[in-house]
Amino acid sequence: MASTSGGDIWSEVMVTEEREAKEINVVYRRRKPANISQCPRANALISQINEKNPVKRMDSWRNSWINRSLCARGRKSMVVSGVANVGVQPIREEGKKKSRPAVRNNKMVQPSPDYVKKWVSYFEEVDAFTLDEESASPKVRGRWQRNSELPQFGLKGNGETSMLSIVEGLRLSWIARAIDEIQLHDNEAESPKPDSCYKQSEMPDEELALVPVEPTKASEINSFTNLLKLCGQSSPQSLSEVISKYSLNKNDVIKIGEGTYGEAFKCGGSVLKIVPFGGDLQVNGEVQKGSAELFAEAFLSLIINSLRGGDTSCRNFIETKEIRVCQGAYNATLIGAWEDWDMNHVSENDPPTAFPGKQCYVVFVLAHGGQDLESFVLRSFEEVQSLLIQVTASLAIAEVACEFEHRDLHWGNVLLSRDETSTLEFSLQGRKMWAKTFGLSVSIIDFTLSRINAGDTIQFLDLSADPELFNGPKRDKQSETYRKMLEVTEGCWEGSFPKTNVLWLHYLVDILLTKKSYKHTDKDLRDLRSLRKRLLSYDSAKAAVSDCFFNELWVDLIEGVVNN
Ligand SMILES: Nc1ncnc2c1ncn2[C@@H]1O[C@H](COP(=O)(O)OP(=O)(O)OP(=O)(O)O)[C@@H](O)[C@H]1O
Repeated sequence: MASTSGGDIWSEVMVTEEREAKEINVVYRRRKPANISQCPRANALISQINEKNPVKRMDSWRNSWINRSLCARGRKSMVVSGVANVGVQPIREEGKKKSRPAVRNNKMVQPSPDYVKKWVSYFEEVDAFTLDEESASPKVRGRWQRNSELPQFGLKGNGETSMLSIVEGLRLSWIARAIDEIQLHDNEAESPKPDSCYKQSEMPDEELALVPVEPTKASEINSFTNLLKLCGQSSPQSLSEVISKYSLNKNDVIKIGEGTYGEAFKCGGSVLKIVPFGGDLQVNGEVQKGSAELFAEAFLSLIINSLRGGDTSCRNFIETKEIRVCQGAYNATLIGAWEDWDMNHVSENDPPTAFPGKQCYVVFVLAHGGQDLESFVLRSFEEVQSLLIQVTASLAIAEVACEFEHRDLHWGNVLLSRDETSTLEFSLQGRKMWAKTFGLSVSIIDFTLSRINAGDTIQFLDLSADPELFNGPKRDKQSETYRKMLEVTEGCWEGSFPKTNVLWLHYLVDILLTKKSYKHTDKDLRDLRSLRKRLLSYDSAKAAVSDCFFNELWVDLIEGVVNN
């Protein structure tokens, strides 16, 4: 029988959570909020916003505030795509070159003190939730940050909860071992030996000959070594080696997407997202990411990946099968696939032919998640419900597990496919729930802007470093969502603000109301509009998942039989 009290069951979970909070904190230790009076900038902003809008009190949104210094690199602009009305499937613009982002400037930027204030007043002019334009994926570039410099793991000897403990808590023994090794390495008095820094000979990719080179900077070598260890490698591989592991047939390698940094190729049944790093060559007008940034991104992906199993059973974050460090020029197979895509779609990215033999990459080997929401043709309102319950429940679980905030959940980062399954299991702190899926499978990708709390380490990206991110067009729903995030976080991107997940849920509901078509009744749209309104009152996905919109989507499973 279908549960008519899904919200009640989740409420029970919340009660259980409170009871167990102490134990949980042992593993996922929250940082203690600093005294707010120590944060004059925050106080000024809060007063300003509360004065202007007494209903929407900022202090009720704030979960924690952590003093930090603002320092980051320049960033680049986003691209705006066309408009589509409700009832009309959006048509992708093909064969047209989109605007290229500005060249990233790689110097440290100190935002002006009035920076956040300026944007708070900017978006207050806009009714953020009655928007009729949509932008494409922003071309965000920034520095991955931790609350301490990489690589300081501080795992042993101080008795504190650590990155290792959260990893152990998540039962990631192999990552735990890698982190352990890294820590041992970091504890050595001398810099690590440069045996993991390689230079490729000028031979073709198939004939890689990696030879050690002298380190240029000890910290770079350290990060590079840590990245290798995280990937379980002692030296980089060639791209060909990774490709041949996933497909023996060259025709089976097809480019399926591109981002600011990553090129995504379908390879057999998997997806290889290839991100160059550490080189001098500018890629798509950008300075390449460094080893530390890729380490952080890889680490975050692995932590999120771990939520798929164990106690959390949350399968909506894309599966990361493995992560490899590679070196060498692009091989002929990849170049061929890249050119085929370019012929059909006109790539915004630079051709990968210019990469030198010594170029390094991180290759994220991912499950194939399907088509993005932007291009996927939804058939029914049931699929809309399925999409929303899956995204909301998985964000709720990740919030509880590691204070996860995606921070960039636009319709290009929600992948959809169909399968034969009718339910999906979710588990929050040991309580199992099943949601009706109506055969729709949802995968959340791209954790570039995401934030997690991994014990004594907070991984986040300082979005304040990219003023362009908040400078998108007025009445553009995606741009407004970044500005709303700024309002919620007050520019403190290190802090925990699960409300940002709700902002993206609100964005998704808006997209489903204004940009997508599917079979629906008047009541369906009324229900969706009501959900959109109610979402504004939630402070987290965990709170939103109890919304009555989802009640009839939870099912009771008795001995594996769905009774609804
Ligand atoms: N696992 C996957 N399954 C199917 N398609 C994928 C997968 N991963 C990535 N893609 C495709 O590749 C595109 C680029 O991937 P992604 O957004 O992760 O790259 P990125 O470089 O991080 O992008 P951004 O510019 O947003 O930072 C996606 O929009 C999607 O179309």
